Amino acid sequence: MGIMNVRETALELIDTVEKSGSYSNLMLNNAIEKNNMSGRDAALLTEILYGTIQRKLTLDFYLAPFLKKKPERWVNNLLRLSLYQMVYLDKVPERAIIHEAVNIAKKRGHKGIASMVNGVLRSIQREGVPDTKTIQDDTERISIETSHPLWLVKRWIVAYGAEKTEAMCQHNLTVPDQTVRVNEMKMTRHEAIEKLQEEGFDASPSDVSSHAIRIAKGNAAKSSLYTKGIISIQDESSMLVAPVLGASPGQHVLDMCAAPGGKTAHISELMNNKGHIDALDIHEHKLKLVKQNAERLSLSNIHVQKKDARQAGDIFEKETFDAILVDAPCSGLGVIRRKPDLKYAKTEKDLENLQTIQLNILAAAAPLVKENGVLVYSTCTVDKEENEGTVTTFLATHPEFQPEPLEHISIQPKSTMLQVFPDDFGGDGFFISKFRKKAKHI
Ligand SMILES: C[S@@+](CC[C@H](N)C(=O)[O-])C[C@H]1O[C@@H](n2cnc3c(N)ncnc32)[C@H](O)[C@@H]1O
Repeated sequence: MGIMNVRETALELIDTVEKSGSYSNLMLNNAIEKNNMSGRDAALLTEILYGTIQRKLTLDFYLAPFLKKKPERWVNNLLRLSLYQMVYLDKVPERAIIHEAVNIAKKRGHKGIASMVNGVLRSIQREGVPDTKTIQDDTERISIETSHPLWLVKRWIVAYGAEKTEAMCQHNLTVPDQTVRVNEMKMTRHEAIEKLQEEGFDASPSDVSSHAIRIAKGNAAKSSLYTKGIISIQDESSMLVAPVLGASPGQHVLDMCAAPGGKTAHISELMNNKGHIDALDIHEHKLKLVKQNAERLSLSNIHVQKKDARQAGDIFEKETFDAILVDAPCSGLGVIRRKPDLKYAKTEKDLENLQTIQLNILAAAAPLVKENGVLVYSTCTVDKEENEGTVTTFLATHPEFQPEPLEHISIQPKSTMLQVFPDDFGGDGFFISKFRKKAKHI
């Protein structure tokens, strides 16, 4: 595929993301497969697609003084992706970027559009982009410089302060390292690192989880260890959850929102594949992934069932489980680096709706926990109200539970709630809280 086609594909994808709200990561994988792209083309497409979406608000700020009126959507996106390359990529000369943008504009539109695109990009080339430091208001400046919606920056500043918010927003523009989890039933972490290094991966141990390996170069999904079910691709923050649950071999565990099964498999590995794990998810097609994962890792104690977790009481007796995990559907604001379109798609109203769903799932889980059993609530989001608010409301309405310190992890939170920020150690933003059901005679 020629370089021109990569940019046309990027434009098509960016346009569809904006029009339909589809997730860019899913569409990107499809486009790479459908067009049978080489590694180089796929890397450039990924860079342009993610980069342009990631920096959308900054690019719009840069473009604004050069536009007399807002162009139609695809033209606006063509300008954004061309400017992204001009400002952030140094691989391609600016005149080549402009030349290609003009050709795409001619092909998709007409001569008039091509001449407008040419005029705007050449003016920017001549005059340079405006300086974000001229923005007086700090909240607005952070929003524009880091391309996060103003409501979100405001909300994070109120919850976590301006300095933390800016650091987090800046970090959300970086590319995450890949981390993998070692199935230590099959191989030690030390041996796995050696094997990965032999296969050419830049692999090193993580300080965050004793099961984790950081991969600085290469895609470990292509390693022999992955095929043999010795490693799984999982973010380091996600790897903190299963140890907190503290399930031991032989216990009966329920994973209420299990797909695609990363944490279910981790729990099973920590239980030495003994005992019984029931894994629920509301989506049948996603449960296939849980099954595939379990098979690849040779884990036979995972039993999947399609079920809305809010109705789990229909299929399980009260006080059945030693431990229950609610890895809840959430706003996902901790994974903006991986899903850049998410920050523009979410609204404050969404956060409220998600909290209601989470509280309903927790309420359904509560009666199913045995006396002295544990309930862990986790999300991959950074939002005080959604996370801490859910915990506070749950505990206020379920006095039979008490908060429990988080053990078996390297990070010691100040309270019983752990909020991991994406800039803390480079893992996803994550939240974990653990509750224990009181014994009745107390
Ligand atoms: C954060 S993801 C879980 C990730 C999973 N625990 C892992 O580690 O791979 C949340 C999951 O909840 C599922 N879900 C959403 N609403 C649900 C509900 N009412 N009952 C059960 N599952 C639900 C979604 O389909 C999604 O797979």
